[in-house]
Amino acid sequence: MTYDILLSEADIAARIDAMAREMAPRLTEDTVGVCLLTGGIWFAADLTRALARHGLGIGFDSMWLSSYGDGRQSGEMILRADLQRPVKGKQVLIMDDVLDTGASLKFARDHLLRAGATEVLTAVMASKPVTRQIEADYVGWEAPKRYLVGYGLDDGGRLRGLPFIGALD
Ligand SMILES: O=P(O)(O)OC[C@H]1O[C@H](OP(=O)(O)OP(=O)(O)O)[C@H](O)[C@@H]1O
Ligand SMILES: Nc1nc2[nH]cnc2c(=O)[nH]1
Repeated sequence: MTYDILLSEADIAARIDAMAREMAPRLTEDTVGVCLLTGGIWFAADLTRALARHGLGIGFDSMWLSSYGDGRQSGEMILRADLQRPVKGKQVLIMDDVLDTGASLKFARDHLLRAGATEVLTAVMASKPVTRQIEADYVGWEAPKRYLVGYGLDDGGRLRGLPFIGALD
């Protein structure tokens, strides 16, 4: 398998620290971070630890969403697992690896607002240059329009554990 390395491990760490510093004043200890599984795990783990280094211990929950399956095109959105705890009356921070068509982020945001969240903020590690209905409040990296792998991003379930972000095409 060959891929180009686009964003190194050190660059990812620096960008996440900058995001945490920027968003920390807007969050409180009552904020619930919501990781979009599966790809968001790596980013959510690093972002919540960066926030903790900036003095903020936010809550943590997850939603398991899937729309790409093993392909490279967005398809039917499946909510495989919902939140563990209610978010009614809470400020929520969605954390995901990539913003592409925006279908996943929009689905998650609408779902959380319906569940009674008072405010839904959104943070993604990578954002691709695509016209869409939703943008993220916090973006770690403006990515090219290529098929990304690593740091949570998979190719048919593989390559998520690469510590950097690469591109296959
Ligand atoms: O902006 P979009 O076009 O919706 O693409 C972004 C979503 O695509 C991936 O999820 P996927 O459905 O592949 O599930 P995964 O998290 O298991 O990889 C990724 O983790 C994002 O959640
Ligand atoms: N692995 C991977 N999943 C995605 N989901 C939406 N865009 C991408 C991408 O570029 N790579």
